[in-house]
Amino acid sequence: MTQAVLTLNAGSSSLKVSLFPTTGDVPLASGLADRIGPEGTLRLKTAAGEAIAATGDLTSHAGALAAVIAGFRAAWPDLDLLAVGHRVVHGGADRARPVTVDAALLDDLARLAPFAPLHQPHNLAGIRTAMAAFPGVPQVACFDTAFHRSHPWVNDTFALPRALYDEGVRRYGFHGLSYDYIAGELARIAPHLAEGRVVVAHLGNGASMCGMTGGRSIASTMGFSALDGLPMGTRSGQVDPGVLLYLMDQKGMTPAEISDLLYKRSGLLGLSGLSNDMRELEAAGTPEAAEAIDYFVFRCQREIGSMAAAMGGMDALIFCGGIGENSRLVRTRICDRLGWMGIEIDPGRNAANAQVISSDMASTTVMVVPTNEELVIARAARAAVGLAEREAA
Ligand SMILES: Nc1ncnc2c1ncn2[C@@H]1O[C@H](COP(=O)(O)OP(=O)(O)O)[C@@H](O)[C@H]1O
Ligand SMILES: CC(=O)OP(=O)(O)O
Ligand SMILES: [Mg+2]
Repeated sequence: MTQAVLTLNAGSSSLKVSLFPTTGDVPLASGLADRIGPEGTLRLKTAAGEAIAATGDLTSHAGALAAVIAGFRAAWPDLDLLAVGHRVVHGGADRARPVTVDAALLDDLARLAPFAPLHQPHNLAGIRTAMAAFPGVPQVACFDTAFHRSHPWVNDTFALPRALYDEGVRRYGFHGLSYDYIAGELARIAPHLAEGRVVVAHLGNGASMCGMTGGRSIASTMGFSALDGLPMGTRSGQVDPGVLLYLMDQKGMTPAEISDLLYKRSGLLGLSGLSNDMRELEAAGTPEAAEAIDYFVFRCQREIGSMAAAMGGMDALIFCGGIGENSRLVRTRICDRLGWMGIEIDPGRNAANAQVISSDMASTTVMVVPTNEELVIARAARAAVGLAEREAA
């Protein structure tokens, strides 16, 4: 009998899956369905790197999940799945920890879908598909918003009439599973920094920053939706709300058209006219691609200053996410103009993707810490079915 917990992390265009044993940090297998749509791909592999055969309909998140489940069942015919943990982007104003799913919760979470239209519907489809595939197996929802429930009120609100705050128009913050993981890792690898003021830059296809003091979220660049703050692969990041009024009043755009513009046609893709993918932009060499990177870098610099101001200073800057963990160019460019904040990159360490990439002379430590949202989900799924978690020492 192979006892395991399954984790699902449905991103905007991807589905990351991992099968974890009942203890430990290393999954038995993991996989990625990428570019879900007409050009979808699926790769599953064991911890040892052996490919697990899996094919199916990769045009939707639900189809990709069915293919994953069939692949794992073929590889482990004696699979005994104890729980399934799900990344759910929006948990609402009050949920600060993972919850075992029931019908009422699903209804509640579906009501939050308009707040996160690129994510929440995929997350909930994942839960429904897993419920059908594994009847009776507990499904555990882990929220991206949960980590930010510690925001002070000034960082939780907009200067709008209070009734809007009361009905849920607030700054929720996202990428919380990633920040939760980084907070835990930092406490393990650099406890003196974890106690201080840390800016974490989660730079992936979705991108945000979190200002943490003593491991708790004080501020984040994402707000009411996963649109605010930094520019992203296809999302605009912060825009003057007056632009939206102009688009509606003067250009007659409908809410659906504006939503499509802001979520799917803006960001790196909109500025470059070429791609949402940082790797492609770095390789492209066109003036528009260079300007898209310039804007990304500039906004990261601005927001680092903003996060530091919200915390009254900064002791460390941590890069994570696909861009933060891999792009030496973007890390160097962001840090280039932050000398005034005590930041200085060591080029050799940066080129080597070392854990600490700042120079010994710098007063602010800069680190690259690969994030692991899956492990945070697996730990929550284990805890929900009473499997005691022994944290890695
Ligand atoms: N070696 C690299 N150099 C530059 N960018 C990279 C590299 N590897 C991955 N990326 C970028 O990381 C982004 C995807 O990040 P990821 O965190 O995987 O996304 P998601 O938000 O979908 O989980 C893409 O823009 C990709 O180009
Ligand atoms: C909340 C969010 O932006 O998520 P992702 O990075 O997976 O798109
Ligand atoms: Mg992501």
